[in-house]
Amino acid sequence: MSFDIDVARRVGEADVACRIEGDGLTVLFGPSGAGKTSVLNMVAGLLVPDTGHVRVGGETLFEAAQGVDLPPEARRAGYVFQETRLFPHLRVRANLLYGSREGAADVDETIALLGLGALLDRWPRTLSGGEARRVAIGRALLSAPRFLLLDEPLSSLDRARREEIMALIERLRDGAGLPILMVTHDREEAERLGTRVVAI
Ligand SMILES: Nc1ncnc2c1ncn2[C@@H]1O[C@H](COP(=O)(O)OP(=O)(O)OP(=O)(O)O)[C@@H](O)[C@H]1O
Repeated sequence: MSFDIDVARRVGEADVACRIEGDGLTVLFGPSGAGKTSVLNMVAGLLVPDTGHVRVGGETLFEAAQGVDLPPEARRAGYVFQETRLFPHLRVRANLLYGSREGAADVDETIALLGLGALLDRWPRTLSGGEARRVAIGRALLSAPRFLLLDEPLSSLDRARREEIMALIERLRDGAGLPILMVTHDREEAERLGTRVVAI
């Protein structure tokens, strides 16, 4: 499965444009305000591009010229937002299972992979930043996504947690066969994790 993305849109005062082709993990790398989150939102179906197309695994999710614009739920992105956006009124277990689908990764395996076993009965407000990220990644994986969008999944984590989540992303990149689009502005992360790096 691979991405074939070519999108452009004016966002406020900025002209945001991006082309991505290929499988594995694509890093979107660039300074604050360059439009990285806007690109993820265009791929997810949360922001409509002015021009271009979004194809994943040969399927067209958006095509300006043909008027194709699948809604976000039909695109099936596993989107891990920068601020995680866990549901505050649901415990970790219910957050993980929210939107879970037939054909997704196995629930128990995902909980083990992400080290979430001890957190299942906790409320999101009691989680550390790294724990909340892991729950958000688990929730995305359990929705049987067609592709993953990761918005700065390593920011504001301490060294040990960062290392842990980097290793997890490497496992997903090498094992799951899902195309991944990940935003960072850290060069070391980009070089270590990216199958390719797209500057924006
Ligand atoms: N709703 C909006 N109205 C006006 N301008 C906006 C809006 N949303 C974003 N922008 C502007 O569009 C540009 C791209 O924003 P975006 O959040 O995509 O950048 P980014 O590269 O993800 O930044 P960061 O690394 O700081 O998260 C920025 O200049 C931002 O100020």
